[in-house]
Amino acid sequence: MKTLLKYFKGFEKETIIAPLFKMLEACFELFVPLVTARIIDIGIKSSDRRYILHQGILLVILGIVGLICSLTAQYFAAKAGMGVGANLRRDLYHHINTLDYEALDRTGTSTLITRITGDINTIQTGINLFLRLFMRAPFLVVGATIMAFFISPKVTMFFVIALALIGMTITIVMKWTMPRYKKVQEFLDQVVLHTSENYSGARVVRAFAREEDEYQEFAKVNDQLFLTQRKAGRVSGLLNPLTYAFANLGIVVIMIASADEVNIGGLGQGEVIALTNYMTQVLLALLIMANLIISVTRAFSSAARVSEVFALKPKMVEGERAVSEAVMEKSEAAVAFDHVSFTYHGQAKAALQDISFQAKRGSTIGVIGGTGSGKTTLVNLIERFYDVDCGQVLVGNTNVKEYTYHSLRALIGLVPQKAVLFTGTIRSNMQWRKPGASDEEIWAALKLAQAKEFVEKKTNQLAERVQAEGKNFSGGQRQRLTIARAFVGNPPVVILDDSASALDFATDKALRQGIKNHSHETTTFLVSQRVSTVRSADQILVLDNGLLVGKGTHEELFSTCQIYREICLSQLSKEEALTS
Ligand SMILES: Nc1ncnc2c1ncn2[C@@H]1O[C@H](COP(=O)(O)OP(=O)(O)OP(=O)(O)O)[C@@H](O)[C@H]1O
Repeated sequence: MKTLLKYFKGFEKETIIAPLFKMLEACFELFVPLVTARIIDIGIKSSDRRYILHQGILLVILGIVGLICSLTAQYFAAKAGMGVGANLRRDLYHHINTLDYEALDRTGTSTLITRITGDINTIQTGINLFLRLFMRAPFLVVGATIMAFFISPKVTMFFVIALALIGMTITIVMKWTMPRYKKVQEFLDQVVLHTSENYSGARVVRAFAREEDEYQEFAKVNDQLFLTQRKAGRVSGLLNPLTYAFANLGIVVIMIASADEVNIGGLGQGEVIALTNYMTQVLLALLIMANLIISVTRAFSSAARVSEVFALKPKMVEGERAVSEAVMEKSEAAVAFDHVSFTYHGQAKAALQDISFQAKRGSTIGVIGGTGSGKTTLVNLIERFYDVDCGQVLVGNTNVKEYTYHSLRALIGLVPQKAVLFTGTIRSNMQWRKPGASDEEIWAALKLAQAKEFVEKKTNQLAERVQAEGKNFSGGQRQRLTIARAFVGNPPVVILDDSASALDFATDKALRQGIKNHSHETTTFLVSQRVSTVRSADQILVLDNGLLVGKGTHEELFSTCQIYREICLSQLSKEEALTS
């Protein structure tokens, strides 16, 4: 939590000015009942119109100055709240980007989104309210009591009793409702999680006709939220009537107690009105304080949730060496695995066990295996998305741990399983690997990825807009664009992780031919469950349950590796498998 305090740096002025001006406003407010009393006791009593006018003007001035103070406080409090919120959001976003995959896997994307949006908004509102009210409300309570004391110490006694009763009511109600409001926050999290999961997977939900089930699930969480909210709301709904009842009772007692004083001339009628006004001021201040405490508590729990994310530290330590393409040119093996084993966090079983192979520079490596056999995990280790538990992954003859992330990943063009594009244009998406890549380079990559033809048909060609997640392109088009993106700038290593699954057979074949002809310097990993995709690779790695059960060419493996043979025969006839 302490780490969040540093975000007030740069807003010291606002943090002081906002409460100060709110206090000034409260000071002016405290004089109002006193002036009103004087108008009644002096002006009206002696029918002194001039006096009434003067005091009336004083009231207006008090009101205007109070308003100016209030607006100033509002401005500075909002500035501090928004400023702290913006800086916090920026740093949290940056911090999340530095986290390794393991930390991201553990936390979950939805939670991270809620924390960077909802939680920071709550903190922002909390700061704004706190700066405006944390001094004003107690100041008004104490100030109004002192003012009342000056008018009549005897009547102030009843005033204090009513105050204690109101304070007690607020404390009891808050003690009961606060934990419920915390629960409300938790259920709200679940509603957000459910909604975001459901909407991001809307097409799948519809395709599987799961609308009703998803609706039921949502309704369940939503009902829990509603019931908890209602429970808390019912009790907190008592807050206002109960406190007003005590305040009004106090006013009645003050009136009765003051009556005798007025009769014997110890107290003016206006002073009695001033006392009741102070009572109302105190009541409002206490109610505001109760709301403030609720908002600040919420802000604290949000701050704790944000701090939790800041506390997540990447386990991986970034290396310092800058790997360059020259390093690759010198080494015979572009990528090598040396007895690599890896287990995902919290998993009992290793995803990869004792994997060793060498990918020669300029060669094509096919990676094949059933679902969950470890293919994606293997290529993720080349990019160092995770650190291996045993052994080492070498790129350009050097352990990937020694390189800076940026220089390592700049050498690799990755086409992930899920074709992800970003809002912008085709050109801006194509320039992700190589900022400022020329149109010529982009068209060459599009041609290789079999995407040139359909991009040429677009009205704006490279300037064609890409909507969020590339929704205005078909699945196959998106895949081809992500393949092209990986080839822009000719990286020495390209990884295609099952990224041609949405392509028809002819396009897939043309793509493989294009990759083969592309560059003799590019080492390409083709991850697939399709034999047709990997069969012409220079070396095929066969994975089964995290084990490397075969490596060699298609022909070698077909005759020596039982699992590869089974995969081939499940997709091709024996003749097809034997003829290239
Ligand atoms: N982020 C993760 N956290 C925990 N376990 C994981 C994670 N990703 C994958 N696994 C597990 O690791 C194993 C290998 O998964 P991987 O994604 O590498 O398989 P794959 O061969 O690429 O499968 P597919 O062809 O279906 O994509 C699987 O058992 C999977 O459940």
